[in-house]
Amino acid sequence: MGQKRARDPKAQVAEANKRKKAVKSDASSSDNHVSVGVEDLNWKEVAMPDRMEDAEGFFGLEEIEGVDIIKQSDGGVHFKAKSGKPTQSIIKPPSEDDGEEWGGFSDEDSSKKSPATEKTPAATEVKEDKKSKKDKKKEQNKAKKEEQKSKEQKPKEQKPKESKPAQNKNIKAGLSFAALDDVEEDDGVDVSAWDGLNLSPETFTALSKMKFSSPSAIQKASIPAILDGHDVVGKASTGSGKTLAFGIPIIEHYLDKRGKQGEQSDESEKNKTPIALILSPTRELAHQLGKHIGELIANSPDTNARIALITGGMSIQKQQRQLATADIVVGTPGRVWEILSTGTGLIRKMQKIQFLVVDEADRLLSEGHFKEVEDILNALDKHQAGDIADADQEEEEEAPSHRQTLVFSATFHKDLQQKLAGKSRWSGDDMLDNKASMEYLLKKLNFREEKPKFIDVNPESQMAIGLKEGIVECPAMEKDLYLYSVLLYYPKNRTLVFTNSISAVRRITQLLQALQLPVFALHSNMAQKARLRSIERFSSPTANPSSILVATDVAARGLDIKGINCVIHYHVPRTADAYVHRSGRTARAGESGKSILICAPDEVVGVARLAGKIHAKKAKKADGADGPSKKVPLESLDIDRRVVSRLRPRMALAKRITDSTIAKEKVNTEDNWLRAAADDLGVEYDSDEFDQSKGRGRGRGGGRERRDKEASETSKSEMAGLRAELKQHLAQRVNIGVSEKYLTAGRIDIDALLRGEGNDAFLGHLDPLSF
Ligand SMILES: Nc1ncnc2c1ncn2[C@@H]1O[C@H](COP(=O)(O)OP(=O)(O)OP(=O)(O)O)[C@@H](O)[C@H]1O
Repeated sequence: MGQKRARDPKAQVAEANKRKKAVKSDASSSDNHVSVGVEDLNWKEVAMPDRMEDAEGFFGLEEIEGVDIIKQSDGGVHFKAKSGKPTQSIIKPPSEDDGEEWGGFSDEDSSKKSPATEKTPAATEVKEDKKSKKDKKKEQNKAKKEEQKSKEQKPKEQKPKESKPAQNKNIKAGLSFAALDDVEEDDGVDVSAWDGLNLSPETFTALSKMKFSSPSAIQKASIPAILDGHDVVGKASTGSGKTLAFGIPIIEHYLDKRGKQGEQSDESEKNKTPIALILSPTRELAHQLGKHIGELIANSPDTNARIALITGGMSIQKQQRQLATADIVVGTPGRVWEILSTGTGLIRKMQKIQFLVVDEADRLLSEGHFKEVEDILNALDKHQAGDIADADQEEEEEAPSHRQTLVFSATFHKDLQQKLAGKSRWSGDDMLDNKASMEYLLKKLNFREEKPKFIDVNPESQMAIGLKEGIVECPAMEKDLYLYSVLLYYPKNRTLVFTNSISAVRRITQLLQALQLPVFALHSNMAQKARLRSIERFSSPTANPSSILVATDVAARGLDIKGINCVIHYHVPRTADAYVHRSGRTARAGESGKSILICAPDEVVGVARLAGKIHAKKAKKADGADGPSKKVPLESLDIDRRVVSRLRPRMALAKRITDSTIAKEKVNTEDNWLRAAADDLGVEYDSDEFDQSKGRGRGRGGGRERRDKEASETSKSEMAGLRAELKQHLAQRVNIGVSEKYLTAGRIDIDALLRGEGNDAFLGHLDPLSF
């Protein structure tokens, strides 16, 4: 038993509510209860996932077994001990060794950060008996249908049946007992569309609670193939549910194994082996995978699979301990290899896994990432020799692996990783060429089957179906102005803006802040807590619906934030796969979304290459022959030049304010650094002298430095004046055509104007971008 990670608060509350109801009825009838004081209880500390340790005001959890909470009529509570095994958790102050923190988002696994999700027992390795597994599934499905039928007949009587063993229930920080009264139980949705995938009743319940009424295409195609024991290479667009395409079969395997072995004793618990190793290229993705599969487990009755997150940031010893009792290991290659190679007996354990999952495979198997993946694969494969250190047993090395290899991504082709800029020529291959992708994978991975099943549910395009792609062309020096214009065109859109550099993220964030837009920044140089805060503020359901997150490609893969309507590429991405993944942050799970490239003249070549790579198939189809592929243009968005020119004055002011602020920061940082260096050397620091010796303001590059210096010297009162002027501009709606003449000519719907309809930023009719 132990805590559930990242549980849906609503479901948690509903479950807590259920438990509370059960407690109430128990309390009235039970005579095996004994009233006890809160301090008399045998509280046990629960290991916290790092994400939660970062939550402000949430310090830790303790749990207790065999106790029910009885609510009294005066609103107070007391506790009753009984022979069952319920668990209750409370908030406790931080302890000294609570200091480990999650490292936040990064492109690379620097093996420095991490958390861990813990759940309850499983068992030791058992080989699959597919036939009996199928028979069992059929029986379970039959039972499930009968169960659903009787549920329809007597919905109310059915409620207690779904209650999970109380051992896995945690109450989230800030949730008062009074709050439990107000929350109604959530009954889930009809999941009959999953029939035929041969799933357990537990998984049906979980899917129903998660409100996943039907499988996505990749889930429908992959789950049966994986359950049948095949190696699978799965390709599906971003946001199409690939995580559960492999997550569900892993949990099914866990349930099957547990069904055969029953609950484990503490001793066998210690000796158990994980069933799956899931490798992810980034810490952020690993966390998300753990969270998503953790939700499936949390919603699945009596399912206590433990997930160990091995991504750095926690002590190696602690992770080794977590690995010892894990059912599912999710990690980044660097830290996983570090732990496996330095642990004792861990490689042997991992050699027994049933599933190796390589998520975002194109990235993981690309240069620069592959070394550690290769080390892990070699170590896992050596297992066939019985002992990885024993090189004499070569015969056994030939033995076929029992392990299934599952490989998933939205993009597989190597060409996608080529730089779009520069002279390197694209080979001309269609990036969706399955044969080339498969050959590449077969070279890198040791599949158990000669031919793994290649499941490509988006052969035409790897872009999400609901995604519209547009391009806004503008002068190189006016990108900021066009970005601002696009943002104003789409006021109530949650927007993710991608740039190619950290300094651009900083500058654009400040610029948009000056323009009073709700904007947050995300890049890998930010402190971990600030990164988390940005994500949380941007993604919170209560956040401003016009929230903007400005990010580097650190957010390109994996971020699954509900409600992102628009992705803007302020800089054209360096590679086509980055474009696919950046754009994939919107239009997820069947939703619609927009991806807009802001393109300066010097970026046109890169965009043309990009369009050619991304839409090669479509272009060929449009040609209707095998002839040379036409480039399919992205839809060109025509922004009204009047709008742009009327926004120019406020943008000019915002830029002056931002440039001054940044220049001041830069000078301060430089000054502080020099002052500290001078201190260390025991000399006096004189900034003017330093400027002269450095030749500031003269020669090559001097222009920029001079501008910086001038900007940094904008006085406080000048800044205040600029701010006041900008404030005045921002307080007025931009007039794009309301004049006396227009009004009298009846061209304006005055009533609509007075009702505040249309785009709030503009006064007058704004032609939408038809996009
Ligand atoms: N069957 C389903 N029905 C509805 N929503 C689903 C279903 N399966 C998964 N989802 C939701 O779809 C979203 C995207 O899922 P997931 O993150 O697995 O996508 P992905 O294909 O791995 O995307 P990416 O390639 O960007 O990493 C998640 O929010 C998930 O909760």
